[in-house]
Amino acid sequence: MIEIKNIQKTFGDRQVLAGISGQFQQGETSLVIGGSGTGKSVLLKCMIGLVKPDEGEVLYDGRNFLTSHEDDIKAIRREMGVLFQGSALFDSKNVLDNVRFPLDMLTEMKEDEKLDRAHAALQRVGLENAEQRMPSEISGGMKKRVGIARAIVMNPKYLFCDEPNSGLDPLTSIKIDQLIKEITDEYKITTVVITHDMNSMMEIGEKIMFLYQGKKLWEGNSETLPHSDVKELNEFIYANKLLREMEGK
Ligand SMILES: Nc1ncnc2c1ncn2[C@@H]1O[C@H](COP(=O)(O)OP(=O)(O)OP(=O)(O)O)[C@@H](O)[C@H]1O
Repeated sequence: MIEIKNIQKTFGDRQVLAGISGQFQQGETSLVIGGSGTGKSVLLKCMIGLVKPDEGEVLYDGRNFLTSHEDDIKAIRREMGVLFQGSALFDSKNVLDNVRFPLDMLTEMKEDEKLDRAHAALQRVGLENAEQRMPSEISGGMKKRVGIARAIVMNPKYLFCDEPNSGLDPLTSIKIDQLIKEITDEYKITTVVITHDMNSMMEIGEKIMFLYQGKKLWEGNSETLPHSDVKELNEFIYANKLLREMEGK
């Protein structure tokens, strides 16, 4: 489980996170939703150590990520997998080398073991036949799969996905969502997904946290989402639905 307590962050005179608390359970896909600029990415960055919050705590199965000894923080970092927006693949490396990159950087594993792990991760995401291809030769959906394979190659306990559906068509988005959910169930990962995709909320929202202007205004799941009495959330859902209808999705 990941627990966040009273996370606050201000840039200049703009408070972006105004004290966010919540829990993300093991084996569950938790979504953080909200409009543009509400602080979702900054919250994720605070959780993975890319941004230091001004106040608050981030606990990984009880271990304090912000105040622990440097070695303990490193150990927690090794237990995280991250799927960045836009997949963040190395254009000059083929699919296999992209996936094995964390093993090369962070472990002393033997070559055989690295290859076994990378092959297994690629097989899990259905890309065993694309190992030698370059990122420029594969589709957006395949790139996301490579990003997921790279995120799981270290067998993470915690998985973070920032807008995994950005740039994908609706059908591919659903497949990527399903893959993230299956992997979360299968390996009992604590998964946090940032999204503003309505399909994702309805399909994989086992737990949903709604942010608005740096505050958590609502928490629930895909079943309770349509019945909220929070005005800002209802407006967000309505705008989302309207937009999808206009786009013909
Ligand atoms: N390093 C930074 N320095 C200054 N301001 C920042 C920094 N990072 C983020 N912000 C600001 O914090 C606010 C929240 O940004 P954030 O990226 O978390 O939004 P978001 O909810 O993820 O939006 P989106 O859905 O558009 O990605 C924005 O106004 C952004 O400009």
